[in-house]
Amino acid sequence: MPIASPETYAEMLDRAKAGRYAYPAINVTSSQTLNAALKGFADAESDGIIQVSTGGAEYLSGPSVKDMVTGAVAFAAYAHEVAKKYPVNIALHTDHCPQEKLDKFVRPLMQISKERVAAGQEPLFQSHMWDGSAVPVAENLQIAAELLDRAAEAKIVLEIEVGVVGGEEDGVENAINDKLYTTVEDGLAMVEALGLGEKGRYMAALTFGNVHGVYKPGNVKLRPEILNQIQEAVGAKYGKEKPLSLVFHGGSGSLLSEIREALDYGVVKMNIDTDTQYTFTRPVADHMFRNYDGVLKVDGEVGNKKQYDPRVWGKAAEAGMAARVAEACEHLRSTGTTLAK
Ligand SMILES: O=C(CO)COP(=O)(O)O
Ligand SMILES: O=C[C@H](O)COP(=O)(O)O
Ligand SMILES: [Zn+2]
Ligand SMILES: [Zn+2]
Repeated sequence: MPIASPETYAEMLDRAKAGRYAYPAINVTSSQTLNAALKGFADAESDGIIQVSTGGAEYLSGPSVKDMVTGAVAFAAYAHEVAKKYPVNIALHTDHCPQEKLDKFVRPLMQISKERVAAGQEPLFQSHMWDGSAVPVAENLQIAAELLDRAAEAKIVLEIEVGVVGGEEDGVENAINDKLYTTVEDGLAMVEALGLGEKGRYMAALTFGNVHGVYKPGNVKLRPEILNQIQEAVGAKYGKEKPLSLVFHGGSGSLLSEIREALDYGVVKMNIDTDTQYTFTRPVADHMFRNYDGVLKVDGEVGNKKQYDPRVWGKAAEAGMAARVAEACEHLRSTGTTLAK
């Protein structure tokens, strides 16, 4: 299928909310990880979201170029082409963008989509994230309101973050503490500033103890009931049931029970990076350890081209990651739900 149109993406998100399921949003950093994610979604007969972080976009542009917009545009061009060969809908998204990177990442990318839409084409990306969690809430929401206008013009969905996601983000470590839980008050302020869809469509990463990365049991305390409290408070004030579309960050390593509870409270997108990174790399490590003599030129030998060809270990890596993506669809109940059937 072609990359999801704004209408298809809107329908994907609406159906997920109504059906209490969510889409895995898989971080990718290369054509290999993109192809693995596509295969995982297709195997699960699930539509899905594939995203790049600022660091991922920079990496995609090449080691001496290091330009986030170049990398994101190149990734999107490649994805728009290869996605046509899979029988599911895929939306492209950009992950956490802090204030100091807005002018170097999200704003220029939105401008490209605005020009495409003005020329009768579809936007390049279907959604972008503004992560204002490092600035005071009032300023976060003021910037969000401005970006929501621009996003709506370009037929793009905006994702925002209210509250803080712990763990590593963009190389910066956020402590695991009380700030990881969005308050009802901040949820209400968000709706005051951004409305409930009439100013443009947005998704909210309200935080309930989410942490990037995988930790030993007991270190992360997720409290999905916070999402329910905010949905109820906003719902009571505006007379709507479950009015918000929510995003679950730090999906890796979460318990199935926590994931399922969050789905009941309106999560429609769950980000997964660390677990898919591991399932990509694990088979490569296995290949290298098993084929030590082939991948290295040991003791003056010539190695084995069939074992060090990047396609050989690349296929194993892609299979490992695709299986984890399909498993995420099961966890999020999106298996078999593709609108493309
Ligand atoms: O939230 C994420 C990306 O924004 C992914 O988090 P994990 O790496 O914990 O899966
Ligand atoms: O921010 C969280 C994502 O896991 C992205 O990670 P990254 O910045 O290392 O690409
Ligand atoms: Zn953040
Ligand atoms: Zn995140």
